[in-house]
Amino acid sequence: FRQRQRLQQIAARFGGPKPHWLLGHLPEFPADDIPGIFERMVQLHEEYGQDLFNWGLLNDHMVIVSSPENVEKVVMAKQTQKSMIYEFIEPWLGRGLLISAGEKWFHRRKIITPTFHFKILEGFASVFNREVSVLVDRLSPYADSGQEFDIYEPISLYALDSICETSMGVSINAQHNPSNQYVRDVKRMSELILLRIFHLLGSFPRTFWTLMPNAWEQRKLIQRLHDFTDSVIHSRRQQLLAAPEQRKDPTDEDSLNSKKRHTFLDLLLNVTVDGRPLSDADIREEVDTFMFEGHDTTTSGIAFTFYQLAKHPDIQEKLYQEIVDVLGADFRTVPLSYGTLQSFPYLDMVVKESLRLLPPVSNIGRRLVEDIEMNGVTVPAGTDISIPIFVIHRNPAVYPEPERFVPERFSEENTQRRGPYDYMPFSIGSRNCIGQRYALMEIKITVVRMLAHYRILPGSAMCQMRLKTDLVLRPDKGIPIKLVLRQ
Ligand code: HEM
Repeated sequence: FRQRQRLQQIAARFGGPKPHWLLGHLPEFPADDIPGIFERMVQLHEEYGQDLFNWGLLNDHMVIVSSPENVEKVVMAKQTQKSMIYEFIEPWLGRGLLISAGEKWFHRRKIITPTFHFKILEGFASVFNREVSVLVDRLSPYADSGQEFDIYEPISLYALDSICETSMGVSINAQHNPSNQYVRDVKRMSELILLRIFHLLGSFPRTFWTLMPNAWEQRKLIQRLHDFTDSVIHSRRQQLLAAPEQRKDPTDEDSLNSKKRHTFLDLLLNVTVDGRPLSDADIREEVDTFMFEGHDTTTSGIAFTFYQLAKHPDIQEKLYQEIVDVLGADFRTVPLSYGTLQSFPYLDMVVKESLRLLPPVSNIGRRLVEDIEMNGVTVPAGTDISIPIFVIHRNPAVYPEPERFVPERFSEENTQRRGPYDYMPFSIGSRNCIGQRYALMEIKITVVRMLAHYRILPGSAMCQMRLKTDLVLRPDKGIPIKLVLRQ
């Protein structure tokens, strides 16, 4: 009762509907409609303002902030921890970079940051060029037949092939072999995590892991996923032992200047911390984190950009013209590089606007490590905070007519008018996305290559697309489009 009173004093400074005494705001959300839960959450901000207090069962609660002053306080806090929802992916990813905190996170981030040196990314461009050609070929029957199809699925196989190759140096051929066990397991894990988030017992780990069939299935999948990563790590370790000349730090000057492509795994295998190499378990949690963070996010980023281009044929044509103008006569085949992509200002604006309206990571969560003052009241350490990036990006005071797709919002002049916390698809501060440049390169190469070959048209149900989100924002029932071969 006393805790309830204290919480009520905090809640009074935030927006939100009147809670049920026992169930809090749970009755606000439709129980059997996952996209409906996301839609209601967004609507609550329209009705009750930027910062909300969300009650769960009894005293369970969460503070949701989207006002720039409070977002800044949370993302710039000196010490940070992730909120409860991240625990749902921990059995798979371990305490890798996404979830870890404190000293461990700091050391790992320092080791891993050089892997995203632009010269290393340049080496990855050849993987994207090759894999996107496979994608373009695989989609040609749809252009020939004019048949409508869901673009999300083929993009996700393409993104999986790309991340496996760039992070582990392994080709799993998901595009040619979608029934590959690893591919099926990664996809099923994402589904099971989503189901757990919306299950009433999901937040009670002991009950969940003992009683729920979802948990029994997860255990099996996680074992297989770990076995796969372990076997890749083991065989690459053996290769490096057998060929010591390859055991060079991929981020030193010589390696960066050599033509050889380095994977993220090579870096982790060669690094030492206090003179000791990382263990296989340490490496596995980082590789698995990259597999998770590096394919679902980019899949949504690419697929949502196609969705916008299908809806806006004039913008699509303008972008096509830029592609032809910049790349010249060989625009369909010339290899794209990190460097080339810097010459596409309109593409840059289109991608940024797409990440504004449909940010692949639509929410991030933190657990406060220290008390923070917000809206004139102290929010105590231990409170879970959610930052709805999706809502921040639709603030009408910053983005007039926020629902409209207007790439020019990201001209240099317009960008300068906005504050740092008005646009954050990759988050901000020390825990921002380490893969940001990788992601943008992959999205841009895919868009350029696809548009060079095809005109993208909306499928019949495309405009009714609804969204759902676990840790990644996705279309509830795919993105139906049609393709027309460009002559
Ligand atoms: C469009 C694609 C992507 C988007 C929108 C995105 C967005 C984000 C966001 C918002 C965060 C902060 C998460 C949080 O605070 O909990 C994050 C973190 C992270 N992202 Fe990405 N991401 C993308 C692609 C990638 C890729 C391709 C990789 C790896 C190759 C990657 C690796 C990571 C990692 C490891 C973290 C944790 C960083 C840390 O805490 O130090 N992301 N990402």
